[in-house]
Amino acid sequence: MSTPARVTRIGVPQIRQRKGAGSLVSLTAYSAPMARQVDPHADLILVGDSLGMVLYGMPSTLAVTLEMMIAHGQAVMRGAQRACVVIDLPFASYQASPADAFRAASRLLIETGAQAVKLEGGVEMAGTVAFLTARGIPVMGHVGLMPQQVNTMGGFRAQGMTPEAAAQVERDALAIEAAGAFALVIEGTAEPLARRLTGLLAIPAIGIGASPACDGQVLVTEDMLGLFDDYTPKFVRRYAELNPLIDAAVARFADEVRRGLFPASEHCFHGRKPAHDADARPA
Ligand SMILES: Nc1nc(=O)c2c([nH]1)NC[C@@H]1CN(c3ccc(C(=O)N[C@@H](CCC(=O)O)C(=O)O)cc3)CN21
Ligand SMILES: CC(C)C(=O)C(=O)O
Ligand SMILES: [Mg+2]
Repeated sequence: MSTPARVTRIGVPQIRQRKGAGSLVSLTAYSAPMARQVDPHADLILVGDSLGMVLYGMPSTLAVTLEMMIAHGQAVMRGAQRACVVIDLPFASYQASPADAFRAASRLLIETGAQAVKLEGGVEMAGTVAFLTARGIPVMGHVGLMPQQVNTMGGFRAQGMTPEAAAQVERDALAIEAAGAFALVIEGTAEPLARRLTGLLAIPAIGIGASPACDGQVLVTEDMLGLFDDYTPKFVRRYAELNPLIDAAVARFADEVRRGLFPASEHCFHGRKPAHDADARPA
């Protein structure tokens, strides 16, 4: 008996080694079916805490829980077989102490089988990144626009727009790299800053609202498919407009049900053609 062919998954070291070797392709997924569709095309699938806003209609990512990230991480792992899967540590699961971060991050890896975690933060989180990486947990950093800082930043604002602010983002990026992160998401920053950071860093810089010069790009899949309309950040390109298609399909279903056109005969279970004594039970 032969074992079924198994696709080998892209590992963290392979992502790390992709620096300067062609653009990394990354997209988010929160479910098994979306992971299945993204997987053949992506190097890296991110189970982002943006799921709080995209799937749950929350106003920010702050109320996303570790349990939610584990449940969606498990679903994504069932759908993805090739891409490297990274899961966001949610707000309040890692900021208070390195020990908290280890407990939360280890649960994500153990309970989902994903390869790495991502956490937001700069200089202040470097000690935690070093603590995790020294203990077997690969960490992807996230600097610039950090959505979990929405209350301290006063909204989802582009970062590094003044020389002083740019210097802060630069210190953050270099501190997270020095702490052992294998890659770094740079979100919502001035373009020249992201370009310069990409050149400074020895690890891949994955941009979202950052720069085409980054080593890779990531978007929220629902944003690029036109499935999320609450807002569209400037950095999103819509590669499809699926919401109008869904609306039209739902409207047609509603109309056909109301007019008695659905279900049709072929959607009903008819059983075998009854014989003259079809209802007779065997003796
Ligand atoms: N669907 C979705 N896509 C995302 O990219 C995303 C999330 N959700 N949730 C978590 C964070 C929040 N993000 C956001 C949300 C809004 C803007 C936004 O509207 N920005 C405006 C103003 C920028 C400014 O004031 O400087 C823009 O024009 O892009 C940006 C990033 C990025 N992340
Ligand atoms: C936008 C990406 C980088 C993210 O952190 C998320 O989807 O939560
Ligand atoms: Mg996130």
